[in-house]
Amino acid sequence: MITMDDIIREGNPILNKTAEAVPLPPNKEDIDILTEMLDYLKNSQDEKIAEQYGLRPGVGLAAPQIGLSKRMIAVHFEDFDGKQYSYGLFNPRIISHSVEKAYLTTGEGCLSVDREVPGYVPRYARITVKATDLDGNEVKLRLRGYAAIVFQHEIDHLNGVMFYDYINHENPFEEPENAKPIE
Ligand SMILES: O=C(O)C[C@@H](Cc1ccccc1)[C@H](O)SCc1ccccc1
Ligand code: NI
Repeated sequence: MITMDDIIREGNPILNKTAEAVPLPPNKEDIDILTEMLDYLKNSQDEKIAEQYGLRPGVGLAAPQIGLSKRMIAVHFEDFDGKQYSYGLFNPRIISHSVEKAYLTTGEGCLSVDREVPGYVPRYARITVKATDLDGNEVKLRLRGYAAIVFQHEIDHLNGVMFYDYINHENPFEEPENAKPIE
């Protein structure tokens, strides 16, 4: 199982690289790894397991965060309107996005960053993502709100981008232009 010992921390160059596309259809090795990534998220959200193995809770995980420069992400969370998202995705890509931006008023964190980095992280308010899921099927997801934020955070990891790259360090809590707050 994946534990915090497997999570790569900032400073490791793999987190700043563009990850390689995964050959499709996905082979058993990649399917097993992506399944383990999804299991990490489920385990990290189970109080007993998280406590037992010292897991930091996570709603998303990208392969570079476990040292693999491959375009694979896992997400497991419930959106603010109660919609469940639980996916292992190969080669996710944003095929369209809103002009309007959005940001979490709480700011963001990262399993690969062992420190608080305060500030608003402006992202697209709405995105459409295409990817291949764990069953090898092409999926098309129209996302908004918290779900759009999580997916952008994870897809950024595949492009070597960290959440704090977006923070306005002169004034971290300045209202981003044309952006709506997500409480
Ligand atoms: O490091 C990661 O990629 C996982 C992040 C994803 C994330 C952080 C902030 C905003 C959107 C996505 C972890 O989930 S950070 C820990 C966490 C746990 C529960 C809820 C929010 C953040
Ligand atoms: Ni992260």
